[in-house]
Amino acid sequence: MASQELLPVVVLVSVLFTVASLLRRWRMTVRLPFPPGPKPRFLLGNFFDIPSEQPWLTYTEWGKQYGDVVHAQIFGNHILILNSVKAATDLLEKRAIFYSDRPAIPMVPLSGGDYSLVLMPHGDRWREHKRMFHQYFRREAIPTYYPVQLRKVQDLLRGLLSTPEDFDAHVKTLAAAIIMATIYGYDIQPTHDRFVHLAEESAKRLCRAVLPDAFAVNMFPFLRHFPSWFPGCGFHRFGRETAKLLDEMNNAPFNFVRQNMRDGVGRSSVLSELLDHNDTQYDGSREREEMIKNVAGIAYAAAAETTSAVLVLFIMAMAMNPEVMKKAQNEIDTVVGVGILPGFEHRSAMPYCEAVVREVFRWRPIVPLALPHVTSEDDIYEGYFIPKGTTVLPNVWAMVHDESRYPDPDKFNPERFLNADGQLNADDHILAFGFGRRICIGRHAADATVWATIVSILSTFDIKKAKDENGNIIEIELAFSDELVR
Ligand code: HEM
Repeated sequence: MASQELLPVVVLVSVLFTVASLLRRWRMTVRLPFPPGPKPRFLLGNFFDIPSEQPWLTYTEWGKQYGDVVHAQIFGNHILILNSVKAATDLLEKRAIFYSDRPAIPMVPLSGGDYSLVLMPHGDRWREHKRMFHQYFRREAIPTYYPVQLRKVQDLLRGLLSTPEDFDAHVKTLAAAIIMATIYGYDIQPTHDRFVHLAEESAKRLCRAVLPDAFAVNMFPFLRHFPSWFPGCGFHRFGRETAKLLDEMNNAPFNFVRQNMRDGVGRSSVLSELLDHNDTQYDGSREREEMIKNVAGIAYAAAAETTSAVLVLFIMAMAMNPEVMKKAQNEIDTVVGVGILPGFEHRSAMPYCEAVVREVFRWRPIVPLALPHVTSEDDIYEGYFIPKGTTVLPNVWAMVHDESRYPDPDKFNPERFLNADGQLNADDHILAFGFGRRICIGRHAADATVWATIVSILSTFDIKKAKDENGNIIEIELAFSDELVR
């Protein structure tokens, strides 16, 4: 009886609720405009307004014209560009619950890359992979890797001493060596290492596969249903070859660690611990083993290129700014002592060096648009409508070039991170690591590697611009590649 009396109330509430949500949706879609942005053309949208090279510069100009949040469209797909830290914080962090998806890029599954945590949709599978990753790469876990990091940095110093002109190859080897030793307990060969070769090749191919304009299928997903012999469908072959390589990249070092564990040899590593844990607690289930293999595999792809690119920038910054280098070296000599290599115990006593590290990350962000996020719900921001499925690009370049925050932004100036008393200021958010739930999971490991390398090089070397055969100084031109990591 009571439930019959309640029935009209329940019906009324349901009707009101439905009407309210329909109204909300109507208000959003019909009444509210998209954020401002360049005028889209019929069907094509802003396809021809977005350059394939250095699009972040165009986005930064748009920011000056239209504001912090810019809307564009390509073939009916919505793109939102966030040009300020405030907008990125408001949306990617405070509303992370529906700003944390990744774009569905057709070439990713075709290339076997859908296992990758970096590209995975936001959901339970991503959460489980992230939890596993986080266990070994959270801030508190990083000191475990200090000995490996310092050992590999010493190898780098020896390499720089013998062939300083090959500095870029040496820092590449360093980044690969640290991540391989951490994840697999494996010491790479200085050149032609089989695991590094596999990892580099597959990472390079995967980075190419995700570029929107690298393959027609990324723009026109229906093409994936066409056979590989159809004109313009060569992407199928590229995908198959990449998938094979990725599989090999994941399996080869995994089997190496597995075999070492069976033989009772080899060093402890993230992978050996995960497998140990897996065998005792999860009965070594196939699914979980696959996940472990993938988490280990993706770490290399995410870590090596990024870390080495930051270190190359540091070397260039020092060659271009000898007065900064001198100041940092003086601080190291005072705190650590001459002829002694710095250790992590010295870190907090060297604010100027810390400011150099922050400035290296700020000066030239190596992933200027971080990675795209995608909205999983309709949203309204500052009176503008942002539809579900919008690709959101945090324009880190614009944020670190914001004159109100970083005056004279092209200048390499660590002092911008210091107070008048020479101590660090509160600006410790390294924007180059991205935002919200999808923020770089390896950032604490990367930060430790970058710090240790920077202070170790500064304590042992002077960095200068090279000279040509006539003794004239060769000026440095900072060129950006059109790959994912600049
Ligand atoms: C200087 C070095 C590095 C830089 C600049 C960097 C930068 C980034 C950026 C911009 C993102 C995307 C963030 C976003 O979507 O908002 C990211 C994601 C990621 N990074 Fe890094 N990274 C670095 C090193 C590393 C290292 C050393 C590891 C692993 C040990 C790593 C693992 C990852 C992973 C797994 C993700 C995906 C997170 C997700 O999608 O949930 N990164 N990184």
